Amino acid sequence: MTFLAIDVGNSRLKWALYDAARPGTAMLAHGVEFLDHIERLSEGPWAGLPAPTHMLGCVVAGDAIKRRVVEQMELWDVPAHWVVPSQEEAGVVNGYDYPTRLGADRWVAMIGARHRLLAQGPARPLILAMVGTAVTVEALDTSGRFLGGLIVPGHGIMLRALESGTAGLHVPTGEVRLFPSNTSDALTSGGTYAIAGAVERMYQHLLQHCGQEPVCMMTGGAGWKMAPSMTRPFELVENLIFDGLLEIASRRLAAAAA
Ligand SMILES: Nc1ncnc2c1ncn2[C@@H]1O[C@H](COP(=O)(O)OP(=O)(O)OP(=O)(O)O)[C@@H](O)[C@H]1O
Ligand SMILES: CC(C)(CO)[C@@H](O)C(=O)NCCC(=O)O
Ligand SMILES: [K+]
Repeated sequence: MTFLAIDVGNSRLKWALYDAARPGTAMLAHGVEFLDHIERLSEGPWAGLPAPTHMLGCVVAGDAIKRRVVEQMELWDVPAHWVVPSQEEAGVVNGYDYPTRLGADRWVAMIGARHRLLAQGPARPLILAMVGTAVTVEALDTSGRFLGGLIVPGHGIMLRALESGTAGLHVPTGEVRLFPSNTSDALTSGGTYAIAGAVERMYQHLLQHCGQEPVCMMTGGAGWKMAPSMTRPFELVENLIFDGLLEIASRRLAAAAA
């Protein structure tokens, strides 16, 4: 069998083809497209792929985007399935007031992170920072219950907001500095430390709540840029959304076969 995982984010679609719907399995191919370029997939990067036998996706954009992805998948004879956050899945319990209103990307990444944590040793509280177009900071207790999370504007959104909302600020890229002494560095450092500070607050909340040091993981395309500026060590994981999709798909297939 072959398994196609798709993560349709706020700005870009990321996909990966695996040789099975099983965590830890080999990735055969992967790619990324800006949402404006979804129509290129079937005649471009997907054209030469072995046909996937199963697919599971995660989408934060609306139904129109989802339809455009499904259209590209007509290349193969594989049904499209999309994760909808629920009350419980794969051992993670959803503490959101309205579980289905939680972003599917957040839910799937948490499931990936929780299983990564369990594979490493005994259960611990978990902080998951996902750094992309927007930044989310999730808190899970030792039992795998999602207590709640923060949504913070991403670095790019923050800087664009400053550029459009002030009279005279323009935002060339600067460096992250402890004491920024020019506008570019002040803006870049301000955005970076705003994110790092939000993550640190959630760490403190979870430490207080659980009385035990949380494990810290970070994922998302811009994670590597944030990691050096964090107040404590974070494990940087390439793509927890794919890991989560593999985990969910393998369990659903096993349940269907039983
Ligand atoms: N120096 C930086 N520090 C932190 N974040 C940054 C930095 N530079 C860019 N970014 C953020 O990284 C984002 C790109 O990350 P990523 O590739 O994960 O986004 P994306 O794939 O477009 O997101 P999504 O999954 O929501 O579509 C930009 O939108 C910007 O907010
Ligand atoms: C917060 C984002 C934008 C992060 O990608 C996404 O997960 C989303 O649109 N979420 C829905 C709202 C929520 O999670 O509460
Ligand atoms: K994202």
